[in-house]
Amino acid sequence: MPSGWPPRVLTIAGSDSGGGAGIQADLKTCQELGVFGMSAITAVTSQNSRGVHAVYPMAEEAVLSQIDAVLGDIGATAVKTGMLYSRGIVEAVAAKMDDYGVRKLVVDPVLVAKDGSPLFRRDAVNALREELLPRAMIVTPNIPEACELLGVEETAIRTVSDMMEAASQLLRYGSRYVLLKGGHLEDEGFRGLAIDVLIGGGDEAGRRPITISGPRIATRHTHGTGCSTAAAIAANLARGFEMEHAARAAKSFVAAAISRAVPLGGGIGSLWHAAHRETAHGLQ
Ligand SMILES: Nc1ncnc2c1ncn2[C@@H]1O[C@H](COP(=O)(O)OP(=O)(O)OP(=O)(O)O)[C@@H](O)[C@H]1O
Ligand SMILES: Cc1ncc(CO)c(N)n1
Repeated sequence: MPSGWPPRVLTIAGSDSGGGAGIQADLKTCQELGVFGMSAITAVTSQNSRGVHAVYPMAEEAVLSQIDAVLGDIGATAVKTGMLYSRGIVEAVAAKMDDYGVRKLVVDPVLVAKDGSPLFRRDAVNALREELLPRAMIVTPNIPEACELLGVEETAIRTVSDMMEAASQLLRYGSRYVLLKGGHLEDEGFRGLAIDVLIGGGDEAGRRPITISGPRIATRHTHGTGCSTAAAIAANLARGFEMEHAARAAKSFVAAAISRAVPLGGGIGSLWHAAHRETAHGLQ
């Protein structure tokens, strides 16, 4: 992995024509956090605030060729994966991570979009679990994705303590850390908060889950929160932050972006990634 300036992140993910999630969210996040963003596109989606109209997967060869072009020349300080779509793409990406000795790998196990449209073929879930998670420094599922990876009902995670249990079970698939995002949680005991659970690092005996929480912002415009969180973690790791710091800073960055989300389109609007600096400079 290269060192030196500027820190570089490669995102291997799908394109969201609406600009709120996927590659577009990742590159906006990298730019905002002072990191040089690069991309390998796995699928083109026709998507907007109302949902996903169509998915056009790229050939495996095209995905690999983009990764080779970037990692064989420019290099990446950290790599993030999002929508990988098919088993073939997951397996091919996993092998490339070995070829290039990628250590700071953030795996966002994107399975479905906010409107419920599938962004992953079912046969890819096993490959994700078996091939990619063992190579990941961190995996960042939301609650439905965690249930799918663990092979349990979607209703299995209902409380923060369920989240802690699930996060520690997910560690068994071999990633060094798990961040279980609680955007979808409706725990009566924690009304008004958006709580994530981070676990990992150190030796097995010393691993205890910690919560990373903030006020739950009352908005429906949350398109791209998950992608932006994982991209911000990758950017922060590329900047040299250790994991807990990277995850906490990502949470604040995304919270600011949700608080200024743009209600564009007739459905779920997208985050405003510049919000963190506008807040810092007192702009409204
Ligand atoms: N209304 C909200 N207010 C504050 N933080 C939120 C809110 N909704 C989600 N978050 C935070 O945003 C991050 C992403 O969480 P979430 O569980 O929504 O991801 P996701 O479902 O993968 O997102 P998406 O699939 O839309 O990209 C987490 O840190 C979560 O705590
Ligand atoms: C391309 C793409 N990746 C990820 C998500 C998940 O938010 C989405 N909606 N679209």
